[in-house]
Amino acid sequence: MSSNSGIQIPSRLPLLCTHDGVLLPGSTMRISVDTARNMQLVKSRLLKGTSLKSTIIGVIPNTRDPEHDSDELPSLHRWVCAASLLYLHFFLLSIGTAGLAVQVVGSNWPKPHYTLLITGLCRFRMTKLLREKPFLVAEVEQLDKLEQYTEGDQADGELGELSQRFYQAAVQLVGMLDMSVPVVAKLRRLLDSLPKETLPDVLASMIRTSNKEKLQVLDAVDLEERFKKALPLLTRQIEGLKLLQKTRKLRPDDDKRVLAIRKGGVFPGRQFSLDEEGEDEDGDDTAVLEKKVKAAAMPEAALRVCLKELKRLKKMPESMPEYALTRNYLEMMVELPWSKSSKDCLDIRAARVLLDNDHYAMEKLKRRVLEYLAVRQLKSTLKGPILCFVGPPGVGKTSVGRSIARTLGREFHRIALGGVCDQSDIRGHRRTYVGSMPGRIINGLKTVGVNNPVFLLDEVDKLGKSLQGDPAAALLEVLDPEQNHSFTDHYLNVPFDLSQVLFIATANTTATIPPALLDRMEVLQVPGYTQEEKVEIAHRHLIPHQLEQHGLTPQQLQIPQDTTKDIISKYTREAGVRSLERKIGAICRAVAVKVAEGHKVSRAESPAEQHAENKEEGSGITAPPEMPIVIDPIALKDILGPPVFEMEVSERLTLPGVAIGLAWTPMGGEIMFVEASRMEGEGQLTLTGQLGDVMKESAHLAISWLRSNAKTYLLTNGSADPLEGTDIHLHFPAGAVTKDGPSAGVTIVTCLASLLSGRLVRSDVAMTGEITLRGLVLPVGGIKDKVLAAHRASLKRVIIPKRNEKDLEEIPPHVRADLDFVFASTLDEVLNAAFDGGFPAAVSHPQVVSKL
Ligand SMILES: Nc1ncnc2c1ncn2[C@@H]1O[C@H](COP(=O)(O)OP(=O)(O)OP(=O)(O)O)[C@@H](O)[C@H]1O
Repeated sequence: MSSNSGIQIPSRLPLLCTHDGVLLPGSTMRISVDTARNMQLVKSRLLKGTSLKSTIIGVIPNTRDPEHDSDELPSLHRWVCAASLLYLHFFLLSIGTAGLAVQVVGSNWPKPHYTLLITGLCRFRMTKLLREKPFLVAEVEQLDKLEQYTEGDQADGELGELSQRFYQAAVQLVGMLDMSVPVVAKLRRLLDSLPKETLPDVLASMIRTSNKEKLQVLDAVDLEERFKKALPLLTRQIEGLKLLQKTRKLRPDDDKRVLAIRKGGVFPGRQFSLDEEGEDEDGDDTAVLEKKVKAAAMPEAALRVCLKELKRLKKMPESMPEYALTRNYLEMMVELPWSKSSKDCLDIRAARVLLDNDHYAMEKLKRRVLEYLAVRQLKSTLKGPILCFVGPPGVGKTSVGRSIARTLGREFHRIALGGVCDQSDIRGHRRTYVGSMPGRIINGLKTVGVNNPVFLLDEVDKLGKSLQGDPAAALLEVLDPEQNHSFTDHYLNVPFDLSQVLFIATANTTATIPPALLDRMEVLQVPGYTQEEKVEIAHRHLIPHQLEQHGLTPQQLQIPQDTTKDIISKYTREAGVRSLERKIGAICRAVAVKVAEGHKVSRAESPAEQHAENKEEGSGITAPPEMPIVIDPIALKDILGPPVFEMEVSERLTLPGVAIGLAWTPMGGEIMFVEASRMEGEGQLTLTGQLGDVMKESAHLAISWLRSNAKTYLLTNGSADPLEGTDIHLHFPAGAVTKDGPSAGVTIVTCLASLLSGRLVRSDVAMTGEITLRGLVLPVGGIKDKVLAAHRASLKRVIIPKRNEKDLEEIPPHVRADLDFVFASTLDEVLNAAFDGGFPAAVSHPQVVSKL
């Protein structure tokens, strides 16, 4: 290249042996360095050296896989291929390219290595190997005396003719490309400005050539020979392009692909990056970027930062790693919806209809959502509370969030927070990190393209914590209406106004949400559904949805209400409807097979049809294909298998020492059997079933209360203390699930009272309540879910603390009507309600009155 013409390479060069390809003078190449010797060279020459001279190294192509094609290699390089430590002297007389290391990038992944960006300067021949360790150093003889090329234009004879032919071929090649592509225009200009003698090297490195061909060009020290070697390669490329253009004529739609091939195939990489003219394309690009920055309508502060970055970008060489970082940053900035918002189309009446259509039941939740929307309609700049829907899985929290977005006519984006344990996930990484990117909030805004979407922060209770910070703390700023107008993502490093975003959070329990975060949200409990509600949801939403998903119609499949009830009670045990939906999906799949096979009604689907079918069978007629498949209990068993859950309550209450408690879990309410047994011993209490401390204390309280009241209830067993000479074992199935909380107190007392008295607890009664040492019953939480669980289990009587009476309002009337509620304020009342015929005390029990 003309600019290199004055370069005189040092007479001693460190050598880099590479397998990556062949570096030709005038081209730029990335070389990966991972062998010990080469790494040492990089460390002690390139990274420590300070002068320009220290960045010049000799690159010896060690070429391709010797196993495959060493035979075909030119003889000189076959020697080199075989080179190992023992045969280093074979390097002698080998030809390499002196190169200027323009960039060194180090990485430890997947193993320690450097990547060098090297520009070839000129050929050299090794004359003497001076040193082998720690890296190779050799005495070299510079071969391309670059100055000689300046007379190239006047060269005559065969060389002159060859160079002219080569130049013309090169011009022809470029002429076949699209001049509107900046890199092509640049190449065209280069052809005229470069000395003709450099063209074989420059073009051979650009066009599609194998390493072997490049080696042949490299080995051609004689200029005439070099032209002769490179010309056929150029001609081949021209022919290839001609073929490509023919194909393009045949298939005009493939224009884009051809262009892409030209860009990436004919001129692989950006090998002109070191030329002064390299600015052109960047100039265009940065101009486009600048226009976009100005059109992005960003706030003053952001605009200032962008313009500053743009200025830096213009000055940066494209090969700098920071170039890509800055560019990505600017592209991110222009894509953000700084002032682009969608128009709210809120009509409360329509919203009510839409919410009702999308979701059955959930009255309380829908009422609160409508209130919220109504206030928004009246005051659009509302800095409203953040709603947080809390409830068991599958009760429709996420889908209500989606409906809210729809009623508002806003974009919806769900951010799953489960398992997120790095605060950079929320706030982004600082741009100094490799691979830095914005957090999920900013990314979400980029995805939706407007600044007022509905963001659903799913599973906020499952945020984790780690050494990388606490993501919950990062969410505090996002969710605080007073602060989030200037939310600063670490990547952007300028504030973004989140005040228009409507945040809705969902969680299964509030227990694991950090208090500061919980405090910023308005919690709306979404309790589980009753069996009747589930049946309605199934028929209004789940079945039609599943039919559609499976390509079936109601004319092909019918699921009667009784079947749905059976699915709910015998195949699912859940507060929500997700597993119910799955079971309906399984039925649809089974029916889809039948329908696809060209359904013949093989079994009667209802008694009436059975009758009809019997008749048909008799007369040899199959059912008409348009007859729906109705899922009756037998079909249900065929498809879903035998029932998974049987009613086990009555079976398990056939012995004294068993009582049913009601527990609340993030999955909804559940019934829980408490079992006790006694054996000879020394009055010890054993507790099993993974109990927490509070629950263990409840058990001790219960024992103490029973011991102190043993005489009153005739539990003494002859001696004063019922536990004398007796050990008691108390177990809470299922043993693998951790349990805690005080609400099992009354159940433990009842269970032990049954054990000590030898009387059976009523099999249709369940209870919940905290106890005190004096025998009072204190209120507990989760009453609605617990009562629904008792109802699901077909229990008849529920004993709850008196002060929880008000919570019954939340329970649907038909459930209330099915159950007999006993409101207890003392343990005496609990025992009387739990045993058939009461649990009479021998002496009248002193009246304890709760003052709590
Ligand atoms: N009341 C309802 N009416 C109609 N469909 C419902 C209702 N409740 C739940 N669904 C349906 O149940 C499915 C599960 O709901 P969704 O994913 O919203 O549950 P979720 O409460 O967010 O659960 P998780 O806590 O596991 O995320 C959805 O297909 C939803 O449409």
